[in-house]
Amino acid sequence: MDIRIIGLGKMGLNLAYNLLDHGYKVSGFDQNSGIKNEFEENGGQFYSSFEALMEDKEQSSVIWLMLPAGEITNNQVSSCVQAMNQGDILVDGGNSKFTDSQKNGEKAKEQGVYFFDVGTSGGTSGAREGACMMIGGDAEKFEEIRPLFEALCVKDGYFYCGPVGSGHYLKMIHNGIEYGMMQAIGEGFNLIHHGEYDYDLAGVAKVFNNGSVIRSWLMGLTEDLLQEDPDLKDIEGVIPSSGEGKWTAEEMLRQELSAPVITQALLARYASVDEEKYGEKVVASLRNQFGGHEVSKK
Ligand SMILES: O=C(O)[C@H](O)[C@@H](O)[C@H](O)[C@H](O)COP(=O)(O)O
Repeated sequence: MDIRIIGLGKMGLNLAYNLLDHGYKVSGFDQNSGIKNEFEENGGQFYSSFEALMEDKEQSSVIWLMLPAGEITNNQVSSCVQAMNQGDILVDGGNSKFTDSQKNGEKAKEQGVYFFDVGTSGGTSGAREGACMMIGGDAEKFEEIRPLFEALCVKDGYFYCGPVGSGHYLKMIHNGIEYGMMQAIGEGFNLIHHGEYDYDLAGVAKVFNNGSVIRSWLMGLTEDLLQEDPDLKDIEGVIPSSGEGKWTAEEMLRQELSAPVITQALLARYASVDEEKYGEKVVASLRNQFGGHEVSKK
């Protein structure tokens, strides 16, 4: 089975190399033609336009998208399903919102194309060496592409979840959990860093990661970064977010359930990017007005 990948960024390129390692013929398109040489030296075939990629009729019927979530992916799905044949398979391996995937699945179905929404985890190293994937789509058709997931993922690292939407729904919740776990690690290390004992912080992460209840890949990564610079002096405490935490919180509200840890982790990120701190200025000023309490002036 040959694969055409659209979007050869960090994740797409590593997945492509992973497939090439497993003997698949991989071609791809990306707007950045700067990666052409590297991709081709590694065995891929690069196309500089979507049209050129689709024109090559020698290629197989599986197209794999690894694009930024939202408009870019949704538009690409529309272009793909128009250009594909009935029975072809379209995979969205990006971090799309599950409701977008449901709509994209409908668009594909109208053209007789099978759409799979695949939540991909494990970062760039996972994409290269063995990823984790959560897959939604037609159960019967999935059997045709199961070998792809056997090749791309670590042992027991893929899961057929159910109909279109269920793959990205699960990845969304996975990322909500990821937000909460990272926030807890950050808060714990903040307390240790400011506490009364002068711990070797990389040593702390190391012992936490060996035999303890909280051992994890994230703790291993924490050890790596604290080994490099325990004071993190070159890092700004600003935490962007690309949407999955927000969607998890929206889902919590929709279901009228409570997920305070995940939600608080999201709010901590929002607070970290708010440089203006207008709300805090209002509170500090009010406190000054009613109680004469000191306000720190710039
Ligand atoms: O499981 C993973 O491999 C990660 O979750 C991955 O998908 C990515 O790092 C996040 O999408 C970042 O998400 P935020 O920008 O929202 O932190």
